[in-house]
Amino acid sequence: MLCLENIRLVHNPGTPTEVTALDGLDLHIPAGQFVTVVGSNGAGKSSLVNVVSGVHRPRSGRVIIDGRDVTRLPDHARAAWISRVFDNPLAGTAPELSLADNLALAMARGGRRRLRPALTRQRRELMRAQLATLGLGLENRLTDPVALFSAGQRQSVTMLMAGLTQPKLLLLDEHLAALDPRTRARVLELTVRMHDRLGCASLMITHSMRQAIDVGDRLLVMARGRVVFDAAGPDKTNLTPSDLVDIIAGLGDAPTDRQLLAG
Ligand SMILES: Nc1ncnc2c1ncn2[C@@H]1O[C@H](COP(=O)(O)OP(=O)(O)OP(=O)(O)O)[C@@H](O)[C@H]1O
Repeated sequence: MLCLENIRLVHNPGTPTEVTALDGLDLHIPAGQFVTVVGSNGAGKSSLVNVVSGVHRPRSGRVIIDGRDVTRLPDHARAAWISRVFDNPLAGTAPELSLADNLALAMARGGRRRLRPALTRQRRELMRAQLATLGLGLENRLTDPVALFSAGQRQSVTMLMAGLTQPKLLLLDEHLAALDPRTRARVLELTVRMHDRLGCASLMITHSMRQAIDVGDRLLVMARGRVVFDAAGPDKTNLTPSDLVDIIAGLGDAPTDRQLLAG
């Protein structure tokens, strides 16, 4: 499904601040696989997501999604395949628009559906049914501006919107980081449910060692722009957070206090 071949990404090339963010990265993620990614600050995790989504174009290497070479396609041209959820719960929705309008825009994204049918009575019923699965009572607030919602409610809506385009690839960039523990657990459950329903490939960046071990099928550790540890099955589930911290520390990339506290 997702194939990265020998990706090299260099920021500010030829200047004193030149930095190699991805350094010959190879990665293959088949459809249906849920992959968690950990690593120290600056290891290249967000750079990986930015190269896959098309925000950054690599200096060399190829990005292949669903068998198609998309290396030269800009991010908007990849929207039909990819949904991305950011760490900022306020980033994924338009605050001044109503909940219904946000959902209609998400349905229109990727070009599968037009806005007008999305606002018919039937479409609103579909929206209500989808919102009811969140268990937050938002199905009764379709006309409210999203600005009135809490961070957790907005991130839950963003997750719902991410699934509406039937993406082949779900990119989750620390999407649980800003949520309180109860909301985090609920959005995580929603994430896993959505991944299973879509049958897509998912890539979740996290600073929580516990989450990285407990969630998904495969765990990657990144350091200095490469994948340096790759575990699945019992090799993954038998890991402990302290094993992971040791792996990261052994790479010379000292784990941050945040990683240690995240458990
Ligand atoms: N837009 C940019 N301009 C210059 N350097 C950048 C840019 N984005 C990232 N970098 C550098 O690239 C390297 C990898 O950064 P990246 O954000 O991918 O790391 P990360 O693993 O996501 O870190 P964190 O856990 O702190 O979010 C770092 O050295 C970072 O300073």
